[in-house]
Amino acid sequence: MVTENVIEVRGLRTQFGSHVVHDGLDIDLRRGEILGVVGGSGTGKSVLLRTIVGLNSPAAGTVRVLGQDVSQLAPLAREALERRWGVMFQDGALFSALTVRENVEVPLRSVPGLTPAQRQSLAELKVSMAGLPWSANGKYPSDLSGGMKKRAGLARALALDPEIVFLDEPTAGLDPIGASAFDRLIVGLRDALNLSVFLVTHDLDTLHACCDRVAVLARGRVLTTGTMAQMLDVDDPWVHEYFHGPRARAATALKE
Ligand SMILES: Nc1ncnc2c1ncn2[C@@H]1O[C@H](COP(=O)(O)OP(=O)(O)OP(=O)(O)O)[C@@H](O)[C@H]1O
Repeated sequence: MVTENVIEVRGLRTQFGSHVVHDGLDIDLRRGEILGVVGGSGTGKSVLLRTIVGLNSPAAGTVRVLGQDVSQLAPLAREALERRWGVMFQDGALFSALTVRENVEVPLRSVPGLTPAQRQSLAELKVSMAGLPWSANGKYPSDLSGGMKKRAGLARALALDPEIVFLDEPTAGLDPIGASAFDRLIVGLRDALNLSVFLVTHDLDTLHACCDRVAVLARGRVLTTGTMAQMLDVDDPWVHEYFHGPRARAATALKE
């Protein structure tokens, strides 16, 4: 069976002034998979996510999403491509002056021909798909718990029925029960909607619960990619410590 890559990054170089974050980085996301992107703090996981969705310009290399080179697209083609992915930023990045439903309606405003009532119904559907109660629709971000904010951010990422969803540390700051509910939600949505998921995380439980493959960032590139089982055999001190350390053992025990 041929595996289709929905994201292909080749030879990526990213830098801020003289600070080189990525140098010769390659990474693929396959259609339908959940790829966990891990690495020490500051290794450039969030910058990679932002670069793939076009919020950072790479110094060199190519980023192809759904077969198209992101940097070569004319504005209209670019907007059309952007409608095929959704991004959930770490803090939810919600507009504080808008209710949850209005936040989810924002991307829907770009869809021609939708009446306000249709937009509202679609937004309410996404809010419920993200596991929020009906009452959350009318709440403002300041009235939400951290977990609810993340679900609202996820609802907005799902607004346009994307093929790819980017999640930046979706379980950071959640209590363990909330985090594992979020893990189940991610897998359930992937299965139901055939999403491809690019998931930046530090959470070993999430890697076990959700990810088909893991990509480890270190020293400016992807050091290794594989299943969780394959990670256990990687002969690199950081990777070994990460996947064999006490937290990893606890996560493995929990999974078993
Ligand atoms: N806009 C920017 N201008 C300058 N430097 C930046 C900018 N954005 C990120 N960086 C730097 O790029 C490096 C990678 O940052 P990034 O946020 O991607 O790390 P990360 O791997 O996601 O870390 P963490 O796990 O702690 O969230 C850091 O050294 C950061 O300071």
